[in-house]
Amino acid sequence: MSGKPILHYFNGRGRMESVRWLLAAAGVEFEEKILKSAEDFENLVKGGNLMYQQVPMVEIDGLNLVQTRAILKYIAAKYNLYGKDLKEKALIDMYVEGMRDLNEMIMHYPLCYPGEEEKNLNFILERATERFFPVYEKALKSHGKNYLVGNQMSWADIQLFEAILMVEELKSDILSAFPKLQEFKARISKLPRIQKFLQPGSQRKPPMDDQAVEEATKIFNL
Ligand SMILES: N[C@@H](CCC(=O)N[C@@H](CS[C@H](CC=O)c1ccccc1)C(=O)NCC(=O)O)C(=O)O
Repeated sequence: MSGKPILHYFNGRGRMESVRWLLAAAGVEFEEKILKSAEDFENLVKGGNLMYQQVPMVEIDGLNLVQTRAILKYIAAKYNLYGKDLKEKALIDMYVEGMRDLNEMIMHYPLCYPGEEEKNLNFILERATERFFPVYEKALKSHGKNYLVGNQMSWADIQLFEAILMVEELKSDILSAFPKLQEFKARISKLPRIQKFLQPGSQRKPPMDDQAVEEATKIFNL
């Protein structure tokens, strides 16, 4: 028993990528059990350790955690990335839930119906620039610290950094109207644990390509 958390998911970002980011930011090494086929997934379901017969599932501290938000909250709390009091926790939740709304759109974009790509892309970029990024730009400006909440890194910062990189993959100059977010990205990029996760060969997954979509479709019978 290595004692490291074990992540059960397919070989793609999907819902598990935010968990990978949070563990990496916490400096926690983790193992991955990659589902490669529908049979792998069926066997995992038959093993009885998936409360809702779904993944992501993370084995940690003797628990089989499922439901992505529950997994993220557990990790954030365990590694002191969830604020110092109830108010900071609530602010972190509000920021994170907004980012997860954006994340959900981006996550499902590769799975969209043929012919809907441009419409979905434009919607993601419009929401990112008109609804979500302005919130975090204003927060960084008014809070006047290096981080979104309090004066130390939290789950909210990691989720924002992940969201920025994913939206930039869709439109590289997306931060042109957000100077504070540009500074934030540059600052977080320099943290050793983040730099390590950004290195090629890390457990960070690439954007979902056609092969990954085909694999997820087969594994989860989409
Ligand atoms: N509330 C839960 C939901 C968890 C969940 O939907 N898990 C799915 C695989 S991930 C998904 C597959 C397509 O939708 C995907 C894969 C790629 C990109 C985005 C999503 C699953 O297990 N599907 C089998 C089944 O539902 O029988 C949570 O937040 O954790």
